[in-house]
Amino acid sequence: MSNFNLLPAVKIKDVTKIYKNQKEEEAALKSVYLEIWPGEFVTVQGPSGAGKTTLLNIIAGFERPTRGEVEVFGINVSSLKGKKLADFRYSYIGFVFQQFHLIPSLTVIENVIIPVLPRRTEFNKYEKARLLLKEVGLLSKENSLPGELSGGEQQRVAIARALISNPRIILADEPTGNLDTSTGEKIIEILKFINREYKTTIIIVTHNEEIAKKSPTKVFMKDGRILEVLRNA
Ligand SMILES: Nc1ncnc2c1ncn2[C@@H]1O[C@H](COP(=O)(O)OP(=O)(O)OP(=O)(O)O)[C@@H](O)[C@H]1O
Repeated sequence: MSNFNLLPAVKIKDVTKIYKNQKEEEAALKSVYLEIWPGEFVTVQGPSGAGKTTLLNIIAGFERPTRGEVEVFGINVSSLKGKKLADFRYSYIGFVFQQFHLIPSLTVIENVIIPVLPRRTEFNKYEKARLLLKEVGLLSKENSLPGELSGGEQQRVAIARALISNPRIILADEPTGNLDTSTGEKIIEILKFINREYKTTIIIVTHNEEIAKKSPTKVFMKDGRILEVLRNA
């Protein structure tokens, strides 16, 4: 039997991240410990410069910790390089950015299949993309270009793109930061639906108090440290 579900989705052990800016050294994370369990829905809050983005980047393997270890479902992310790192990210991580980052010259459906294009998949890429576009309510726009969509619609395309490889974790860095309140709420509803439906672990960095208030797990950061983790009983 697999012990997949017994492993934390994310285990951060004594992680310090130091950036060297010319002569100065800046510790973006200072001896951070954190465990997130499979299927958790987590928000990360804290003032600007608290280290929230750095935390997500380290989980995704975009950045390496200066000290300490990051495990994702038991995989030591900081030890991976090159193809192994790319394969890890493909299988485990979907990333949603504040600025959507869609390719303007490609249609909606083409943007969604980009991550799986160079890969052999057991599913039909276009069928899967259509299913995901249906789930985010955008099937009717599959042949539109991103520039023809509203901000909220573009973020929904970005969510479908993040989901196409069936990742175990979605990391979202201020996914509603560029959207008005009600559009932002819809994006969060979609992420909650994905969390319920597929048991995908979701970690969202947000400045939005309303979103964080309703989150079952809340992580509070300040000055590169985790101040508190609150889990609803
Ligand atoms: N690539 C980098 N090079 C140098 N310093 C960096 C880099 N990325 C982040 N930092 C520094 O690390 C600290 C933490 O940054 P980070 O972006 O993680 O904070 P944040 O909590 O996400 O802030 P915000 O809410 O403003 O996005 C900041 O002081 C920042 O200046």
